[in-house]
Amino acid sequence: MPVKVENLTYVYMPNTPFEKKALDNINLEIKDGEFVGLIGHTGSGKSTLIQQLNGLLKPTFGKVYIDDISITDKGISLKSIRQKVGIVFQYPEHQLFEETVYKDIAFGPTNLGLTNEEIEKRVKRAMDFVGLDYETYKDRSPFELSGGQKRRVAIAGVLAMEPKVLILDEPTAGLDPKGRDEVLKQIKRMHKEYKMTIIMVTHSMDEVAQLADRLIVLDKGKIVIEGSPREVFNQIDTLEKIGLSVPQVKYLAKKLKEKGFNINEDIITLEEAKREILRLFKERKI
Ligand SMILES: Nc1ncnc2c1ncn2[C@@H]1O[C@H](COP(=O)(O)OP(=O)(O)OP(=O)(O)O)[C@@H](O)[C@H]1O
Repeated sequence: MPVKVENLTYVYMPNTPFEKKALDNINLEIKDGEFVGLIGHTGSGKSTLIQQLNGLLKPTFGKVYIDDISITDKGISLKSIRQKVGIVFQYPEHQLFEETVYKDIAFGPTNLGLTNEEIEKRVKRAMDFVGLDYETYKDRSPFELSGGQKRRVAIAGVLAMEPKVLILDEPTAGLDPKGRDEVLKQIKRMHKEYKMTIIMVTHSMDEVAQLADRLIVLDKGKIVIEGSPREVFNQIDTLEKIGLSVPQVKYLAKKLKEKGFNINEDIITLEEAKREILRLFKERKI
């Protein structure tokens, strides 16, 4: 099991007037190759949870296992855990600093002390993962790229560490629609073609509806709903109560149903909505 969390509780600034329980008895397991969407209102504990998964924060109670190893046990090197669990934080392009795309992506592997040959292999592979042509981009300055390209370079920098589990914290935040599509397309490809285990934190229900196998919904530090996107998005009332929404097409289906159309309300993606609406057209119901 790449990731397992047992009875995890985390308290910021314990025993002070600012004490805050950010995670409250979390239990979860993530399987090899799974794509998990982590959703929740601002302050629900998403960032706190992902920082526990590579030891940036340590549990107040409970355990985190990566590849069946309890990461807070004595003698466990956090460096080896951080190689297994790569986190792409929000706005990762702010941390680009080298003069070429190659050097930036090579930064992590270089620190691992790998040979130049191995580093080059990893940079090539990471650029392929994020859909950036090696020859075209390797000598370019990261600063002259578009927003979506910059972000893909930053993601490639984490991928070059060859993590087993990739965590993405709001990978499309602040990008224009084109940049967002580019980044999402490559994330989808990494999961489908390379069978990576991915955890994606997002505020976009439309994105996780398209990509995730399973959704975990956090509210006030607790897991309140868990299941396939279809199962989770059927609980509109519960989601709205905790300040979340469902994919836009679900609201459309609900409206059409109210107007008497025989539409399948289970749809969650634009593609499914298109199919349903075309079906209604063909049956001359619209
Ligand atoms: N360094 C800190 N010190 C004290 N409290 C904190 C700290 N970081 C976060 N918190 C609190 O812990 C709770 C969980 O925060 P967290 O950042 O994990 O939420 P989040 O779901 O990631 O939110 P967002 O969607 O805004 O990123 C919040 O109530 C937050 O105010």
